[in-house]
Amino acid sequence: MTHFEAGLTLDRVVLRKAGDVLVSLSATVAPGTVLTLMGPSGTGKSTLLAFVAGFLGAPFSASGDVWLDGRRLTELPPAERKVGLLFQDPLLFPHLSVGGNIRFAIPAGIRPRERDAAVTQTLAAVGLPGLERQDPATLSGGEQARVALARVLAARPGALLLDEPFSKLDSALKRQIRALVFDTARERDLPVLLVTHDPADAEAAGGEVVSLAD
Ligand SMILES: Nc1ncnc2c1ncn2[C@@H]1O[C@H](COP(=O)(O)OP(=O)(O)OP(=O)(O)O)[C@@H](O)[C@H]1O
Repeated sequence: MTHFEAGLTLDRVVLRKAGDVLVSLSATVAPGTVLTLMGPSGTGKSTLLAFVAGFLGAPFSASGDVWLDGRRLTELPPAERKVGLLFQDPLLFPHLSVGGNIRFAIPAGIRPRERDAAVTQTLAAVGLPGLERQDPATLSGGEQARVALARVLAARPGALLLDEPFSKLDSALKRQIRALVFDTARERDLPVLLVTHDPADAEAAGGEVVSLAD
């Protein structure tokens, strides 16, 4: 079967751990919308994101397909899938400046001047204009979360995979960063898979919620 439609499609995806079925799911995430994955700890939410990103290894096995904007991702290596990942921790490279962190993610084949422009534009898009030379260690948690988002966007992803990216932020900050991420996804027509334990995240996401069961 082929999926020519825009967005992210999980087509009869079955994930097994040591032979036992962990996740069984078909779903479509339209561009600019969020599919929220909830459910108890250990039900395979992070494993599903790893499958979509192409990082799934032993003891897991998978069947089914992932499609993004009509491209079958299932057999592609992670770097060719064009999916952006955000985790609980911003995971910035400490030995690189803020600009260096973002520059690192820009795809190969782009000229230096365009790279500089992309870094400047991406920092502005996440509300941190002019911070190119800053050391990431001097940034607040909220600023680090923004740089992490900028780094993901600089790679020009076709979809976002979010693994509890707001869970370590205090409540005011959480609302801010969450709105920034969802607004950005909507503006750029990116389908989003969100893993969370917080019903407020699901509500803010505004899309479909799938609960993975024990
Ligand atoms: N590398 C691994 N090797 C073996 N088992 C693993 C590995 N990673 C995860 N697991 C197991 O696979 C199952 C699914 O884990 P997963 O992290 O996907 O769950 P989750 O729903 O994301 O949980 P949580 O909500 O706690 O993050 C769990 O039983 C977990 O212990």
